[in-house]
Amino acid sequence: MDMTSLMASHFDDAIDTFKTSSRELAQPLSAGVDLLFGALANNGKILACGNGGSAADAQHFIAELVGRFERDRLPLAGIALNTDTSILTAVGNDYGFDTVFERQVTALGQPGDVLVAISTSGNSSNVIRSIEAAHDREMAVIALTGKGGGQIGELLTDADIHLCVPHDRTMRIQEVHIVLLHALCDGIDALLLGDTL
Ligand SMILES: O=C(CO)[C@@H](O)[C@H](O)[C@H](O)[C@H](O)COP(=O)(O)O
Ligand SMILES: [Zn+2]
Repeated sequence: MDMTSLMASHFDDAIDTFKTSSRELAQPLSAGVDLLFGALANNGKILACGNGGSAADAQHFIAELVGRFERDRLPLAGIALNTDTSILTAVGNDYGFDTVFERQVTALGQPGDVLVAISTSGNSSNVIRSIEAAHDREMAVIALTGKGGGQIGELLTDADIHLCVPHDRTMRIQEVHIVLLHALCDGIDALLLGDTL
């Protein structure tokens, strides 16, 4: 394949992936908006975590809750668990990198809070352990995954929401994840402010 065709194929594959994701994920995404809005309306908070590109997605999402998305509104309670280098290095150094999110969920999580757990493979052990800690804290989980959901898919309960992108390449899954996170922000704003921009 020549380079121009390779570049064009990314757009084609992304379009196909967005279309299948829309068919499969619009309904659970809508349930995710209700779950997040309900938690926030009851003085709960949102915790989010992920590794690498998913760490960037988690902090991007939380910034749009605490700051704003597209319209002015009250600040919403959220914490990204992958942003504090002192916590990440201390907990990683003292207890192991697998525990860096779990320990923060245990420290900060309260019943009624929601964990947004992001892993394209569904197999990152620190994200898996954050979900187990959330369940121990009586928190529901919204898991953003791909590749069939991996071990995270098997861990989720009926109280949780699984947004599993139907693709096997990390980059494509991440591209849909950011749409999912923006859609969640837009849904929350629609419930808070009405659905017109
Ligand atoms: O952004 C990318 C690849 O697009 C990478 O940084 C990627 O996020 C990292 O390899 C992560 O460690 C992958 O973890 P996960 O999505 O499988 O949980
Ligand atoms: Zn990436």
